Amino acid sequence: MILFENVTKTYPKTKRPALDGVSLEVPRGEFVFVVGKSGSGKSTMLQLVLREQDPSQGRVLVAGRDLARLPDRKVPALRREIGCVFQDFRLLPNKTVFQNVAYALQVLGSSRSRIRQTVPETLELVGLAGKEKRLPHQLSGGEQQRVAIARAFVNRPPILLADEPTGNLDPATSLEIVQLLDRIHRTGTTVVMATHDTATVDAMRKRVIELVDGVLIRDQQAGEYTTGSIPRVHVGPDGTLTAGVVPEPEVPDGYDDGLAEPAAPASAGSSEVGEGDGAHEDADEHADEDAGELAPIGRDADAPRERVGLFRRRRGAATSPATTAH
Ligand SMILES: Nc1ncnc2c1ncn2[C@@H]1O[C@H](COP(=O)(O)OP(=O)(O)OP(=O)(O)O)[C@@H](O)[C@H]1O
Repeated sequence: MILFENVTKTYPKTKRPALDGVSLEVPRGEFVFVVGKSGSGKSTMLQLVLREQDPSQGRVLVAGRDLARLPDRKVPALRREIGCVFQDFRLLPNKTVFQNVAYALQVLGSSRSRIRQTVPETLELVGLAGKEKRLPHQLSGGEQQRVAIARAFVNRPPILLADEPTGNLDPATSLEIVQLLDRIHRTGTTVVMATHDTATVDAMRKRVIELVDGVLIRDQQAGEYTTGSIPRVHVGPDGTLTAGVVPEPEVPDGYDDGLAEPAAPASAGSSEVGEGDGAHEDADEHADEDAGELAPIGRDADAPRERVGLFRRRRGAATSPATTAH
């Protein structure tokens, strides 16, 4: 499904390649984590799959297509086959949950009837049934990421790329989000997730690709990899250096995740939901693809709350809302 053949990417005016001679194959329907410290080339790898960047050397093939030979006019079609999820959610702040997800279909010219059917199905799938009329700020971070995943998956793309999707979430919510991605994967979707989230990687027991300074240094099949098994140098209190396995720090009980207490429930009817609003009636009437054996993901309906902080560092905030449809 995704093939890198000796791919090197050197950005203009940089000396060191962001990716250096990377070869790998991700077969159709696989779930793979891409790990590595900041700057190791994870995002660059995902951007090459989307043809947002071109390799300096080597070839990238997606679904059998050599992206270097793909005419520019066919790039939007390629990107329609690839859903994207980001660390910072990138939701449209003034649109409801329903409208955020519907928008991804509207830009593809989907019909109102398809939108009316597919959006609620997808929101149920990601555990957001009943929250269609909320605005993003009335959702927790985990719920916002669920909206983003629904938006990325509403068109049932065969590939889902996730770039640090848990980077702004607490550990428990992170695991829920990755489990949701795993459910999507089990419908047959190829999922590639770049992450620093070692605890989640260890918990999921998937294939793991590790980059160091743009070089692929390990590619371990599902179940063979735990980040905790990587030898590290530990600096003791007296300054002595010890090589050995250093456990990940555990999050203590009662850790303040920076989120405010639940606020009073917002009026669910406070904004009109334009189901299919703006959709083209004359466009795509194709039946939905079967979502597979997916069951809706249960998650207790909690009160909407205002986000006042973030658990972890927030990378460069989005300067403009983006959708998964390019
Ligand atoms: N548009 C760009 N122009 C120049 N250099 C870039 C560009 N994008 C990334 N780089 C450089 O390429 C290298 C790899 O960056 P990349 O964003 O792919 O790493 P990453 O592993 O995704 O990092 P992070 O986890 O912080 O997102 C870094 O040295 C970065 O500075």
